[in-house]
Amino acid sequence: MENVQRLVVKIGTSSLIHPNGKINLQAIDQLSYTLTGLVNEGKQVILVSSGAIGVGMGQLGLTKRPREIQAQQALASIGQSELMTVYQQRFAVYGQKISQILLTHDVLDFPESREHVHHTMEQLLEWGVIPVVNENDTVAVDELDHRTRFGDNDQLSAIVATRSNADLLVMLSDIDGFYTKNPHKFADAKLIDVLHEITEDSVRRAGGAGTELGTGGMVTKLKAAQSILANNKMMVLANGANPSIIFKIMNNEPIGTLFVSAQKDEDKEVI
Ligand SMILES: Nc1ncnc2c1ncn2[C@@H]1O[C@H](COP(=O)(O)OP(=O)(O)O)[C@@H](O)[C@H]1O
Ligand SMILES: N[C@@H](CCC(=O)OP(=O)(O)O)C(=O)O
Repeated sequence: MENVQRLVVKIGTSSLIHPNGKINLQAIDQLSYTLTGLVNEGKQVILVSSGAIGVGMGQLGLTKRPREIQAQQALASIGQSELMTVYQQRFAVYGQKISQILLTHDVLDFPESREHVHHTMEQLLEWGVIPVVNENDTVAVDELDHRTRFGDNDQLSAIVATRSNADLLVMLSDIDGFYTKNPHKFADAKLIDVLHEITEDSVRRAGGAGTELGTGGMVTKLKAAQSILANNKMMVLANGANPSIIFKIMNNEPIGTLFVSAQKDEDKEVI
């Protein structure tokens, strides 16, 4: 981890919102403190944050995610600006500048707009700013040819990490890592500490989302890990209840599940 210079941190809705629908200010505060600490150490950090729909639901006092697309998109529109206000306030306490980047699939498919995103991102990182990335939920819809949706932020974070050539993706969720089976259903599930490849067996062990607010569950996290491994980068899946856990990860403490190619792992042992 000492060689990690650029990292992407993804935080899921379940780590940002309490089960009662209120924003988890402690998690956001710790995240701001931790990511600012990493920037102050000279690292470049990109945050991929979910939570727009969840925060929007909290603002309107809804406890069940509506099924209608237009309601979800309107909630994201309410929640995204509130979420950014909270991030802005919390990061400002630590003197850290942040920015907002909202993406859709077609923006990254189209070479010219992809270039613009790339240059903007590089400029922000060079200035020591933390870009806060989310899907542009209000315009993102499922289409066949003209793709606009990423589907979920697990995959968005993997795309951002590979496109920005980040060394590490830290994925913060409401669970300690990837288990042999869903620990919310099976008491004998065991934490897997290192995984070198995503096999059919791993996919069989992954289940869906754990809460009303979570979307992809473990399946989309494994898909993200698969594209990270294909690009010979690393991913750590860890519990976001206390985001300062990232300091421990950067300190090489055995936290969560590390996804790393067998080759990279061997190199580490030689060093
Ligand atoms: N094999 C597994 N190991 C760990 N968690 C699993 C597994 N299979 C399914 N899950 C579920 O995936 C959930 C995490 O995904 P999700 O609810 O989408 O969170 P997030 O909002 O952080 O993206 C866990 O809380 C758990 O219920
Ligand atoms: N763009 C959506 C996030 C969708 C999503 O992937 O959520 P999660 O499974 O909590 O990471 C939002 O901000 O609500």
